[in-house]
Amino acid sequence: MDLAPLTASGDPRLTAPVITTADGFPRSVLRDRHPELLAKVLDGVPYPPEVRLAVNGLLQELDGSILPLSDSHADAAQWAEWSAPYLGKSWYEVPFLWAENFFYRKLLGATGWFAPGPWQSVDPFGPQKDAELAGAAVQAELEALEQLGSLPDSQALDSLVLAALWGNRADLGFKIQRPTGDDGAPEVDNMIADQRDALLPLLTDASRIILITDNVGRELLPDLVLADRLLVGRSGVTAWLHVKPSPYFTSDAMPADVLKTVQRMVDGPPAASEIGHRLRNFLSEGRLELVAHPFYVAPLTYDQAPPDLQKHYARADLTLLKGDLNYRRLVGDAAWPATTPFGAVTSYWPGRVAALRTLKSDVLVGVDEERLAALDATGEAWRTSGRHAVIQLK
Ligand SMILES: O=P(O)(O)OC[C@@]1(O)O[C@H](CO)[C@@H](O)[C@@H]1O
Repeated sequence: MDLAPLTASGDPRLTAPVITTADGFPRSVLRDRHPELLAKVLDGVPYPPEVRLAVNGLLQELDGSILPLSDSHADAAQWAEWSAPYLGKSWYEVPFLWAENFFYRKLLGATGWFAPGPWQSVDPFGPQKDAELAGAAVQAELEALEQLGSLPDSQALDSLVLAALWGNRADLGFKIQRPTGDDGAPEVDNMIADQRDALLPLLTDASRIILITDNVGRELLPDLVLADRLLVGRSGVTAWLHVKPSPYFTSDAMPADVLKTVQRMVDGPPAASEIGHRLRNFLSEGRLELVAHPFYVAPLTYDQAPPDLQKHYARADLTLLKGDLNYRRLVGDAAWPATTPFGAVTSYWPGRVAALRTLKSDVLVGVDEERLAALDATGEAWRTSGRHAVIQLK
């Protein structure tokens, strides 16, 4: 396939082939996960016949060739430009990152998310997100916060970083394929790169911190508790919580999800409630700011971030970047040899950045050769199982 190599590092000498939907894990996402996801959407929201028809049209399109957007929302012209090289091709011969993004954008168009009318701004993934937030797993995490107060500061911060990391394991899209997925205790042994020793002091010293969030529920909750920990008692610190401006990859957090989660904390057990009240105050005081930039739902990698975001990242002491998709966008959705240094492919980042990610796709850098050989020798699908994780810092 004739695809230009991707340069994620800003260094034209450092390139790797773009990952496409032609085979392997990406193909299975399109073939298995996306149809299931569409069925869940139609199951969860009682959309009217015309919306159901449009969503089923998208399902059928997945077996044929890629069609242009059929709506004329403000981003349509930009999407026409991004899509031009791929229209008319099969969904199974295009870059994975672009295909997933276009799929989600098309789904939003089909459900009436953009168009003035009764279904505008109705989150197609809302019922799944709400069920997660109301569920037993989130309740157990809220209760576990009672123990946080008894930990020494450094240990509490370490635990929260690990909770934020492993919270990434359970995104709803992932669970669609692994409904019985065991989401047990953090498995530190399964960390294949762990730069916490360097990260924790940075977190303690930083006064401008960006947290680029990923999923709601069991992931956003520890993210918010971590944000509270960084702000509480430290009046000089400001944190920015970057979220998606529209529904994305099933369970990604938007501003409304942050507010719902904070409210769930306020209404929860005493320690959670105290943190929830504090977060409300941090939001009202402007010490915790929400950012929902359109770049976060674009089919682009971080080296293509617009100047306003680049400036924002540059001014931060540290950016924490959560999850698998953000990792793919950070290092480039490309088949790097996994031993490629993390610093080399992220050298374009205008500041310090740390990735907290459980592995749910093939992309990986920064692993030493021995560890790689041992993992490959297991014969398991360790890159996509969600059972392994990295904390990497540039
Ligand atoms: O970013 P997240 O929530 O950690 O993961 C997103 C994800 O589930 O979606 C993609 C497949 O649809 C994969 O990259 C990844 O496994």
